[in-house]
Amino acid sequence: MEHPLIHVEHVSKKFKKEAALKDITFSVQAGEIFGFLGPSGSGKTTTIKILTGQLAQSSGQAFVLGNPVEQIDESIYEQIGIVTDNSGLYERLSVYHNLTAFAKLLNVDKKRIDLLLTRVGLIDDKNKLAKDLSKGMKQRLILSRAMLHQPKVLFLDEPTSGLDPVTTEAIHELLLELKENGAAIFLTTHNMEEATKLCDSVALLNDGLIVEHDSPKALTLKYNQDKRYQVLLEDDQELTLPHTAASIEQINRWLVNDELVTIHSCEPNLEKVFLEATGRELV
Ligand SMILES: Nc1ncnc2c1ncn2[C@@H]1O[C@H](COP(=O)(O)OP(=O)(O)OP(=O)(O)O)[C@@H](O)[C@H]1O
Repeated sequence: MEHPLIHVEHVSKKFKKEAALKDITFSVQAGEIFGFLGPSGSGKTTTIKILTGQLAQSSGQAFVLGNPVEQIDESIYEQIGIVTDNSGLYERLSVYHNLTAFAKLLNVDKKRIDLLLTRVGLIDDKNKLAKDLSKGMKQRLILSRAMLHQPKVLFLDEPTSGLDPVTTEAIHELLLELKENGAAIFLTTHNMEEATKLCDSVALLNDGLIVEHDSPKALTLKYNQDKRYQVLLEDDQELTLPHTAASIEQINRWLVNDELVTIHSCEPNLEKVFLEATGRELV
């Protein structure tokens, strides 16, 4: 296996006496979207801060692009992108000039600016000042800025929270493109649908501990103990059947008689997996 672009080994973080992260370990490879899922206060932002050199861990080791996080300096920002609450914008500059400032710093062709602004739906607002943007527009500008230089590693703290479905979809497409180009994407989200759709693997974080770590599909199958099937019949009846020999026979009869319109297995979603694994709700 190639060297991971993000590697975290037994990292813990204490704030005074309170443990915010307890011995967490994971890796993110090139071309992987990794979802970090957990309720408020579980340690997601703390992890991003450690990985981006804004906060020191109390113990353990972490590496980004092969560099120990303790050694992160400005030069790494040419290769990584960060989207967090505190990703500041130049409030008095326009949308466009916020991006040209970064394009210059990061040696990016200015043509990419218009392309990105179009993709995130900000092209008609390119001359607006950052201070006059709505929250969602600011978020889109911060995202464009983080993706401007097609970073090898991208950290996103709740990237689509508060965005409308159309913009969210556009952002998802951009993230999938970056992934296709080999970026490692670390994403925190409360949104389980987003995680299921985008992430190759997810870690469920509860009180600073990773309680599960696998692909969304593997996790939903693992927690699918009470197997059931949902069927829709020709006469509009909708039924949920347990996984028993009698049900299978019944389903077979419907099939033979051409009475079955749809059939689905009922795996739990990630929200239910989280509840099962931790005994608490995700949000
Ligand atoms: N600078 C700090 N000083 C003291 N405690 C802190 C500090 N930063 C975070 N914490 C604590 O660490 C824990 C984890 O916080 P963190 O911000 O990482 O959570 P989170 O999962 O990102 O939550 P949210 O989804 O609400 O952003 C919380 O108990 C928080 O109070």
